[in-house]
Amino acid sequence: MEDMRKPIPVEEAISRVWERRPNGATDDIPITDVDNRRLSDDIFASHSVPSFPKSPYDGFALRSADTTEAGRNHSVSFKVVEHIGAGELPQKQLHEGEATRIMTGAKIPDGADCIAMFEICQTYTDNGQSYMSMTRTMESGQNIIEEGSEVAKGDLLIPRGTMINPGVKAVLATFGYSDVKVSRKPVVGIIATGTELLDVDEDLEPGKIRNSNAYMIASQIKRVGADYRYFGKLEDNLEESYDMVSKALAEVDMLITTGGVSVGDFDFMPAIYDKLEADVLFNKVAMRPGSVTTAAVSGDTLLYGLSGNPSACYVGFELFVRPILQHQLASQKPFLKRIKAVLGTDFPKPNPFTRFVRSYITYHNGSVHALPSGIDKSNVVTSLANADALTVLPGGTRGFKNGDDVEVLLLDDREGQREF
Ligand SMILES: Nc1nc2c(c(=O)[nH]1)N[C@H]1C(S)=C(S)[C@@H](COP(=O)(O)OP(=O)(O)OC[C@H]3O[C@@H](n4cnc5c(N)ncnc54)[C@H](O)[C@@H]3O)O[C@H]1N2
Ligand code: MOO
Ligand SMILES: [Mg+2]
Repeated sequence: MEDMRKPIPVEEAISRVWERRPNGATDDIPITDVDNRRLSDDIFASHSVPSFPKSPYDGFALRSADTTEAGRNHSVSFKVVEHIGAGELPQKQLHEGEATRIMTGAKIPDGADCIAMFEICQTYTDNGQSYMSMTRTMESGQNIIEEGSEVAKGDLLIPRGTMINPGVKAVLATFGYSDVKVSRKPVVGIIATGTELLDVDEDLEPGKIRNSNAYMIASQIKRVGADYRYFGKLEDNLEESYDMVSKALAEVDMLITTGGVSVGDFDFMPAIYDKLEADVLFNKVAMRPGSVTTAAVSGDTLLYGLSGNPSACYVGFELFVRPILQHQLASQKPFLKRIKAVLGTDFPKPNPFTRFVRSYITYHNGSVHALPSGIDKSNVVTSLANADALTVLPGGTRGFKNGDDVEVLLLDDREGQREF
């Protein structure tokens, strides 16, 4: 009998790699380059916002007490003693009957406790002196943005691990982060194995296929925010593959191979793990596709043997590689976000293994529906193109029906969750 592998539950496989997760490093980079990177430190408010009381409108700063007599038939007048725009500091303190002409964003003069918008004020000049009159009463504090009303100094604004989007970037700029500490992108090596593999620019030949896995994995790595290094495609040859795997291991933070991981006569990855004396964490998982997914540690480096079958390779990455990379990238929610959905088709045949069906989700009548994105086979590549979720169909003795409640893992989501 060939060597028998014992399948372990998906959760167990995930926890075995999780226990061996490496921590990430930090880069200090200019704010212009931080899009889609993750913060490696908490961001606190280095000052209050606003740091001075300011006007939200173009108008007049005045003392509300001076408006108590104002009414529809009675206007009150103010002597305009100063004129300031945003960025200019008021020099005059306001006394009874005085107003400052003030623009949006300018600091409120001492003595003033409200802003009257231009729209309720009339202006005139008398003997070269500017005046303003109005017929409305004002309340103390009306139309004033108080110092610290948005954020107090020392407040935690954005936790470490957050991905930097345009809003986060605005906050960083507000607080003077010209350089930002972000998680360093781990470099993941990719090696595709298979004598049948052609490059993407080669013409198809009988018995051969183009290498799609290397491009797919590179793209999955990029989606997570890490970097990759492609070491090329190799023929199924033990010595050559061993040499390339050992060389690559020394140059990357993590290594992924595709193909050659099952029990075929030209599946050399198991022999390579032996030769490397790698610590094999698992080599059979009770899941479909991707049951032959293998993970090992060589030295300190995680080494994944993903299946050659494209869908199995894809799912193996999402379940076992992605959370580790997201952890290295300082994500506090490294696992795929899992939500409830309504199954949109029948899966009548039971399967002892848990299935991860490449799916797309739609929303109607307030609920999420999950439908297969193509043929549900491990060797299929086309169902991946339209997949934005994996529908989880737990292994067991029953099938599933259209309308059943299921759980789906979201592939394009950027928030994630704390546990699998
Ligand atoms: N007797 C058994 N046979 C197989 C078993 C088993 O348990 N017993 N497992 C099957 C399962 S499940 C899978 S999945 C595959 C896994 O195969 P490998 O990981 O060893 O991959 P290969 O044999 O190298 O290739 C499988 C398949 O994938 C194509 N391939 C490979 N590399 C690429 C690539 N870079 N881009 C696109 N397609 C690729 C390859 O041509 C093969 O068709 O084993 C089953 N067999
Ligand atoms: O590993 Mo295979 O993908 O279960 O089909
Ligand atoms: Mg094989």
